[in-house]
Amino acid sequence: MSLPKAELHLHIEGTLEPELAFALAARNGVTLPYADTEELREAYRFDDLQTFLNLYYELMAVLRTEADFADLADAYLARAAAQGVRHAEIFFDPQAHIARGVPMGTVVEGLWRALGRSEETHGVSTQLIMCFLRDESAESAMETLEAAKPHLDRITGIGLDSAEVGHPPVKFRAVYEAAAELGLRRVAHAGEEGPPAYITEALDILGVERVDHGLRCMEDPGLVERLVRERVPLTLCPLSNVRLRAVDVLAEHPLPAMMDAGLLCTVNSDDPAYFGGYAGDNFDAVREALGLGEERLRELARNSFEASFLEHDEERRARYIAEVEAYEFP
Ligand SMILES: Nc1ncnc2[nH]cnc12
Ligand SMILES: [Zn+2]
Repeated sequence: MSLPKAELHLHIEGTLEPELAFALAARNGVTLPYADTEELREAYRFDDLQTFLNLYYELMAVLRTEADFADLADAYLARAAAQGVRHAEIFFDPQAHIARGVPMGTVVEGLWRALGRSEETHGVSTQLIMCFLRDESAESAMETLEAAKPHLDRITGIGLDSAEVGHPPVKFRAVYEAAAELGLRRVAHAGEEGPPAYITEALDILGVERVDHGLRCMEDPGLVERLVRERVPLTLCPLSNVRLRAVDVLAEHPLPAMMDAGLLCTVNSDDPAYFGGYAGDNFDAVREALGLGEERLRELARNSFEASFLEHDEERRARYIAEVEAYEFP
């Protein structure tokens, strides 16, 4: 669906399609433990977040040079633009690259080669959000923030991702405080597999402005009331939730109940190469499986711009929202 929208929950490493993975492997002399793209796609059967993450980190081995990161981002932006994405706030996982000997500068400058010209090439405005891996130590997160300091003109904010359960937000209090002092915006994954209490911690201890996923807030009516009252955006990822078994089938996704409750919901793709769809595909899927009407879809698109970090450019935000209002559904 080409309804104009902002994508606010997208891991750039999760846009690595099998074809590009093999092309980059050949370019860099990396051997993948799969015979071909078909055999690789066969491996995309996940039981939970961890089984997905194992493959996600394994395939990153093909990303080595600035050109690799630029090609990855260009491929995503082209696909996103074709599905109506006008603005993208893009996550990346520097620790997963630094651990393999790929420096922060290679990752950020490589991505920026594509992002810096994205408005001209794809008609998509962009921002970068650097995520810390929550299953790594708090010290490692702080070192990563330090390594990012020469590149902060390229980075809008910080996030928190990877294996959630057992790694509560409080573990990252110090690095979020340090990032806030540097003027960085703050988001965090919470309530994907972890309990509602992690959402509360992310708000109260990390000071996040948006919650990534936040699905499990629905188990705590008091928390839902608070999220509604404070208009905290949730970046939901419906196809991801099905693939990672957070919900059994899309028809049972709580998105309609969340919207009925007054939550500020957005729909995003998370790791589209792995979960079977980009942003527009996620909109198509919820329309189909949940019977969302045009007004609900328009509300989701409007929400995405409201929840974006575009305050510095209200004129642009107003223009994007006007495009949502004028959109004619096929
Ligand atoms: N959905 C997700 N949850 C946590 N970490 C991730 N890293 C990439 N995708 C993720
Ligand atoms: Zn995610």
